Amino acid sequence: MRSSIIGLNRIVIKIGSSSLTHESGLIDLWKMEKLVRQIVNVYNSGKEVIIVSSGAIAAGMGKMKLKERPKTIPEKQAAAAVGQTDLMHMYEKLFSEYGVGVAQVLLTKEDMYEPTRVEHCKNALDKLLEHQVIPIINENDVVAIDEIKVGDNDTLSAEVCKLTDFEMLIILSDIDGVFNKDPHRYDDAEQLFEIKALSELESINASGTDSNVGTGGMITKFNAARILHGVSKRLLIVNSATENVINKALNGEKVGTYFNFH
Ligand SMILES: Nc1ncnc2c1ncn2[C@@H]1O[C@H](COP(=O)(O)OP(=O)(O)O)[C@@H](O)[C@H]1O
Ligand SMILES: N[C@@H](CCC(=O)OP(=O)(O)O)C(=O)O
Repeated sequence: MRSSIIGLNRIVIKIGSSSLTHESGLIDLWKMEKLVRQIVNVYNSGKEVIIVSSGAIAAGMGKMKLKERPKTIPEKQAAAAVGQTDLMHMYEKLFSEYGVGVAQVLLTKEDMYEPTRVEHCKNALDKLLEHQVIPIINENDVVAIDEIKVGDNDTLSAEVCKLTDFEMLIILSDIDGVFNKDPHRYDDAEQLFEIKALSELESINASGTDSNVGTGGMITKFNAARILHGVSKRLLIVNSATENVINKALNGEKVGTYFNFH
């Protein structure tokens, strides 16, 4: 039992591309609908939620009938422009079925690090929350290139958790949590359930991803862990495919890998 999670009220939920789409990139309605239902339930229980959602490039790739994830910057920009509207359309449709309002918030790196922009970003998020609207954040992949790009949503979601006074980040991924090595490459990989110190990360073989739709693999999730360690916030990495996983996590059940830096 993870009693330190029970009672947390302000949660950032990051959803990876693979938790929303098929391998082709097209939106997986079944997966998305189940996640939205869970998030509405968390929200209805009185907690505040910010979503950081990936999936724009993947969804665009599906719609544009690309065989694999685009590699050039203009192709990624175009796919993101197509896919982001598709994603938000589905979020809007699903959340409105439960009477919950959502808003699209597209950010670049400067919004995370340049003090005046950080302030503006915080103000906008606070106002949305005050008006009972769930912000759905993504990087603005259409314009954010090179030095103004964060590059991945694991890092972005940790930065969002840091700049707001939210207490915990839950990363929904396609894997049960952190293993001592990538289970997609090693059959004998073993899961770690709790990480209490950053030094523990050094003995873990964290690699990127082989998925057609994902971006950072475990490397960027460890970046997120480092950012949250610096501000003493909690991080949980869980498999989005686990039945009712968000509810289980918030009830303190031992799902996924819990980075408890307190
Ligand atoms: N040590 C590790 N433990 C668990 N997964 C790992 C590890 N190293 C690399 N990975 C890879 O990270 C992937 C998850 O990241 P990613 O593909 O970016 O998906 P998502 O965007 O859904 O989080 C896993 O499917 C796995 O292949
Ligand atoms: N901003 C990009 C996603 C970047 C990203 O980190 O993807 P993922 O590894 O699936 O969380 C998009 O919407 O396609």
